[in-house]
Amino acid sequence: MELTITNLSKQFKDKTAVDDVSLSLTPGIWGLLGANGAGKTTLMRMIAGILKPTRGNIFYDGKDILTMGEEYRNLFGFLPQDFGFFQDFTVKDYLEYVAALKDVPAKETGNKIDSLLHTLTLTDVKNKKIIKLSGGMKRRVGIAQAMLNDPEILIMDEPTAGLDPGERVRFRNLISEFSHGRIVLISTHIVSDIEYIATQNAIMKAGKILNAGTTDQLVKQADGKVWTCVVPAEKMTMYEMQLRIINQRSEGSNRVAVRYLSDEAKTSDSVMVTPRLEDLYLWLFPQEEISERGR
Ligand SMILES: Nc1ncnc2c1ncn2[C@@H]1O[C@H](COP(=O)(O)OP(=O)(O)OP(=O)(O)O)[C@@H](O)[C@H]1O
Repeated sequence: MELTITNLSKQFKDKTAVDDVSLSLTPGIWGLLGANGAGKTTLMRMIAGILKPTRGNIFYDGKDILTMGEEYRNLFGFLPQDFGFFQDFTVKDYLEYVAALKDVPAKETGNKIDSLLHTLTLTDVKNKKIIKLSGGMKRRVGIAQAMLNDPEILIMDEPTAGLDPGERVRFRNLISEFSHGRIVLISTHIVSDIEYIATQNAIMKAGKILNAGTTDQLVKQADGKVWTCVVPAEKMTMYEMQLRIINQRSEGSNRVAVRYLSDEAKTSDSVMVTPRLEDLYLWLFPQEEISERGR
């Protein structure tokens, strides 16, 4: 199974949101990383077949998805970023409704819904109206509806937005288990949400895919640029101004362990360390550092 994207572009008046993207998606979990406005949502909506490209094509095993109609929709699950719920439906009624739309066989619907509600810890609220749910719960109902038809291709736009740390871990486990033999594409600007589950990543900037590959392949670009050192706490203000700090942790005794990005060592005790995906991301998107550190 393969989704082949060739020379795909989307133009909104004078804005090129997606700019000549070519990418081959094979089974596994794909992380689509990029800053706000990079074009992730636009690319995903085109892959979902709900937005027509200005130029280029998307092929599912050689067939243009725009010619596949219902056949494509039936093998597809999509969690949009802005989810238009039927707020007056209960969770269970809503999922039953989606299951019917997606042609899930009636005799499988009950079990399928119960199992997703259980995995996504929504069983207790299944008879509640969606309008009464928290943001994180609504997101999980969104995840459930995207997975209801056991899609071969699952596209999720910022699925972890609004989830608490425990829910994030459960989401990662659920997706890892689900992904065997399927294409799962997850967009996020929170690198840690996909760092350990993505088999491949595509990094998007200004409408283009800058790079695609396994985490190991990608992080090589930040080789030699990530350092750690320990500095006196009273000098942290100075270091914060001088260094591109990725994170800092108090070591006690007024000392702070610092991880930073630089072409060369900036303190005499700095040790070069193996880069992680988050390091590479911050290297490529320096403007994200403040918001990432502020999380
Ligand atoms: N319908 C539209 N009309 C005009 N411009 C649009 C439209 N949709 C998106 N854009 C613009 O295209 C660019 C890419 O937007 P897109 O939502 O795809 O990015 P993104 O990477 O998903 O960002 P975010 O993480 O903030 O959702 C942005 O500059 C956005 O303002």
